[in-house]
Amino acid sequence: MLNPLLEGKPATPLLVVISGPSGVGKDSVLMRMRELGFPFHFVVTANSRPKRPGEIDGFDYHFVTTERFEQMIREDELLEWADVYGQYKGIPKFEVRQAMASGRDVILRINVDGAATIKRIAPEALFIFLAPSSLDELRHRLTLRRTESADEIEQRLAVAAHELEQARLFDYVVINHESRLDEAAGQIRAIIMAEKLRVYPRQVTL
Ligand SMILES: Nc1nc2c(ncn2[C@@H]2O[C@H](COP(=O)(O)OP(=O)(O)O)[C@@H](O)[C@H]2O)c(=O)[nH]1
Ligand SMILES: Nc1ncnc2c1ncn2[C@@H]1O[C@H](COP(=O)(O)OP(=O)(O)O)[C@@H](O)[C@H]1O
Repeated sequence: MLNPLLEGKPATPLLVVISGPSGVGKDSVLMRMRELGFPFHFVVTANSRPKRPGEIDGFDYHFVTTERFEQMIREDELLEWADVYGQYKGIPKFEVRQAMASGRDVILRINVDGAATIKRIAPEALFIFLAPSSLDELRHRLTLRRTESADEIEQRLAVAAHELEQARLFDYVVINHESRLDEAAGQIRAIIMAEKLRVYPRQVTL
């Protein structure tokens, strides 16, 4: 389909998947994009872990019990789900439908396995891989975040090495350099803008 811009209509909204290793800065970059006023609809995913101080239910995640999450799996309420470091994470179907109906670009923030699943379900989505400038920097970031033990950090770094190899499945790579969050946010915005200007834009059907 030709770009609706050619007929004076608004561009088709995109389904954007932002992924990358744990601790690379996905949440931080998305928060910065919100602060800078970039228009997008963030898909709030469901999570079975307890809420951390400062997190808001329905904004950062839908915090649910393990029992409720397992019910969501049984009742086919999730587009995709994964056991991520011992906690369930998943995308409620109603969230995505609501987001697609909003007319804004829809952003999904998920782990690398989840991105591979979405690639099978919606190959026309836009896949952006957020990467650290090095594994040492990733270690530093996970350490500063203080939400995991030393053992858990080492486990995440081992997984991250494999996840970096999965970058080849993505359309774009953005490096989240130390103290250069605005640059990463700006690059993601630039990618989204360029994609919306394609003569033949991506069209996702879910
Ligand atoms: N597959 C999948 N991954 C998700 C979903 N929601 C969040 N994630 C990812 O799960 C990973 C969890 O890593 P962690 O650092 O523990 O995230 P946190 O729980 O947000 O602190 C992150 O990479 C998230 O992007 C989801 O619905 N599905
Ligand atoms: N560009 C950056 N420079 C320095 N620290 C960063 C940067 N991006 C994120 N961080 C920090 O790294 C830690 C992990 O970021 P977070 O957004 O929680 O990662 P993710 O959502 O990918 O797991 C946080 O403490 C965050 O403040």
